[in-house]
Amino acid sequence: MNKVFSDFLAWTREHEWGCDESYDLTLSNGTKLSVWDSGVLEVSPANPGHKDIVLSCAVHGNETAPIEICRDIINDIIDEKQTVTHRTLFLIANPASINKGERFVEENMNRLFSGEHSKGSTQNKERERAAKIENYVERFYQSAPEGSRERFHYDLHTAIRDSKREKFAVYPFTHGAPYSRQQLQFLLACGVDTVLLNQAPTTTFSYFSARQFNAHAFTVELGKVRPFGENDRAKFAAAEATLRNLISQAEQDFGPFEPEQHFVFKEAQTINRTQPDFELNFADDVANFTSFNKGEILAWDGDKACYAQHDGEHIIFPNAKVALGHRALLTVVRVPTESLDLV
Ligand SMILES: O=C(O)CCC(=O)N[C@@H](CCC(=O)O)C(=O)O
Ligand SMILES: [Zn+2]
Repeated sequence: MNKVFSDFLAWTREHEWGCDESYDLTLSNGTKLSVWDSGVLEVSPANPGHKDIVLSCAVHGNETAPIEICRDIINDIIDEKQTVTHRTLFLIANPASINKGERFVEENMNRLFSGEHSKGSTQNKERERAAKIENYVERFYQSAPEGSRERFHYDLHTAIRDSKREKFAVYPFTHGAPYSRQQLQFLLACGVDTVLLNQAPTTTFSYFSARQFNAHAFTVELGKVRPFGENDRAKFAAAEATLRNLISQAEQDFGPFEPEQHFVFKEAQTINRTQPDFELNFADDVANFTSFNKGEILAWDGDKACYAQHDGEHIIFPNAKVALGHRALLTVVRVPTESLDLV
């Protein structure tokens, strides 16, 4: 078998910024596999179900657990051990950053979506790749069969720091649209009991799919960043099984919705680094979801103090080393699940 299909991840890593050739393979049950570029694999059943699903990993190259999960699902599809009922697009977003073993090569890809890749005079490979990825997602959703369909995108990540809540998802800003009860249940089945509600547009991949294509789209943080082979896959088993069920089962049944099982937080502040001398006012080993009280200093942006504005304000994704203008800290406050506008 061609290496494209015998080891899709290895072949992708050998073509780290893309490949102009396309490759096809038809499985014995008629499911068609089409490779559009390195890291870009469309799986199209002969009689597809009503869901169009995007599963992405390696937007950050050192977040290896999601890459291992996608690799294993893809290999099982090719070996005909994993059935696929719904059209699914796998995206290994930034193979060059996998090869480097780092979050990114030149620029954080997850700040380049919704056209951000083409703003200003900067050009680099990550910008080119983000633009191509946007096109692949558009092509995938737009080439779906006619009829009533549902779109999904789970952008799989792991976090730099320890977290007091191990698995959590970012729910992109909905512009006032209600939140999906079924999606909270899907995430819970993945072991993700915690959801952060963004309150404004972002330039992330998941916001792009949600906004442009009305997909149920999430950034899903499944654990902590570790090198290949050092992930405890048992901790990811529920997520992997639920993703496998998503692509293979006509419908997933999550039972009754139980609000108390979901821990929902709303964005309180996004603190950007605007000054070269940006400092966090807590130690490097302080975990995600550590809580601060109103008036406590969270960070120094130059000589401007950034304060917690609420009691019980939890810190997420603190990173003083981000590029100027980028988010250095997100803060969230708990909201009752019952207070959400759910559909
Ligand atoms: O642990 C960290 O500091 C970063 C983990 C990560 O890559 N998170 C995503 C979240 C994207 C979102 O807000 O939807 C990111 O920062 O890109
Ligand atoms: Zn990430």
